[in-house]
Amino acid sequence: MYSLFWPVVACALLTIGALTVLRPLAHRLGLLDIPKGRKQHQGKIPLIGGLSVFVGVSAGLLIADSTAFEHWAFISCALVIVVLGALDDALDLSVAIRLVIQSLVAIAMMWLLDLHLAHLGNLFALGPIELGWLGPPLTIIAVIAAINAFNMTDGIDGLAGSLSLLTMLALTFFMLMWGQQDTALLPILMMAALLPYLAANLQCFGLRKVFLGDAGSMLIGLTVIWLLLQGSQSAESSFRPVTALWIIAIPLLDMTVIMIRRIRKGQSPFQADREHLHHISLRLGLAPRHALLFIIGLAGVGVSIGALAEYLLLPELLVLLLFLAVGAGYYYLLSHVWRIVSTLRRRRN
Ligand SMILES: CC(=O)N[C@H]1[C@@H](OP(=O)(O)OP(=O)(O)OC/C=C(\C)CC/C=C(\C)CC/C=C(\C)CC/C=C(\C)CC/C=C(\C)CC/C=C(/C)CC/C=C(/C)CC/C=C(\C)CC/C=C(\C)CC/C=C(\C)CCC=C(C)C)O[C@H](CO)[C@@H](O)[C@@H]1O
Ligand SMILES: O=c1ccn([C@@H]2O[C@H](COP(=O)(O)O)[C@@H](O)[C@H]2O)c(=O)[nH]1
Ligand SMILES: [Mg+2]
Repeated sequence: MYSLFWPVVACALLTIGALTVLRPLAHRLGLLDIPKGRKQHQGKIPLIGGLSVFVGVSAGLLIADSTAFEHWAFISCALVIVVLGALDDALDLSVAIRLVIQSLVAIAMMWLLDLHLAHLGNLFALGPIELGWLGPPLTIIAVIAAINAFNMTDGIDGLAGSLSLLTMLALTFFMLMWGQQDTALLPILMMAALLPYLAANLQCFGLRKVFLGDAGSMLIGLTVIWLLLQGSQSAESSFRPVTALWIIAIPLLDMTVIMIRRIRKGQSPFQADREHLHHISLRLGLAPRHALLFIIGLAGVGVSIGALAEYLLLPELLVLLLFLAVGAGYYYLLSHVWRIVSTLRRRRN
């Protein structure tokens, strides 16, 4: 196992350093988030959180082992995503360009490390369901889905940072418990970088606010799917593929359900709006910090169900059906939320 002390310390310190150095450069780089339309924050906020996390994590990986091909492969793919996200933050790129580059990164990931969705696990207790030639296209879809699911959570202070912190904590736990100690380095470094970012994002200790930007939320999504594939698809896997769904339950459900709802309303599924779980929580009257705690609480329940199902080795089909049932319930609740709220209010009066 890698020695963790210096990589983690360097990662945290370099993230703090990058947050400090990049803040005054944000204006010149065009990386300021200016409130308008659906962007309802106060003031011009530097979009430098993601770049800083990237600097810290890359340094941590190289300090741990600069000869590891796997580390260079991750840094290269992450660099492409971070540059794409930063260009999008500064220039608003088209959806097509973003999807093409994200697909190319998925292909690079498969080509460099053979990291892909090869099987869905032992869903029918007849042995692993091998995907064969379907694996690579499904991997591209999973990479695009994870990147965009985490991007979509980045709509209120602290949410994308805390959800990814929880996901990284869960992945570290699974990997340390079930035999992938070396693989756990990446989620541990992500946590070391995300903590200083979150402190700034939530303005703790008098720090000034920064956002992740699409560079950061897309970097998180890429790292998550990278680790889900390493954790569930390699020879010494730490968890079963179906558990991956629970580890990212809230971002995955939010994205899937919002896309279904947009299509049913006759809109493009890729049309940005303020109908995500965090927006609805605010409109229900929760203060931003309460909405944050509420959603993190839900995500914590999801991760705990995944961990318990893994620990008890519940049948994979049952765990998948439970996830789909929760997804259907969530879809129903969100589609009827205002009717439910007004009925409850009428009954109370
Ligand atoms: C557009 C938008 O919303 N914008 C936001 C955002 O604004 P921002 O400005 O930042 O961004 P932009 O607007 O500029 O937009 C950026 C994005 C784009 C334009 C591109 C959009 C792209 C997408 C939305 C992605 C498209 C998604 C797909 C193509 C595919 C969908 C795929 C899945 C859902 C599955 C993915 C799975 C994984 C990721 C995990 C896989 C990994 C494993 C190891 C597990 C595999 C093992 C298994 C056993 C799984 C097997 C599974 C099955 C076969 C069973 C089926 C299960 C599933 C498919 C899982 C999903 C099921 C459910 C969830 C259940 C649901 C059930 C019911 C409903 C009944 O942010 C702003 C701020 O917030 C915001 O305002 C703005 O709107
Ligand atoms: O920490 C955060 C992150 C985001 N927001 C708000 O969400 C939008 C999201 O921007 P996108 O360009 O759609 O990614 C951002 O402009 C902020 O208004 C936030 O308040 N806090
Ligand atoms: Mg975004």
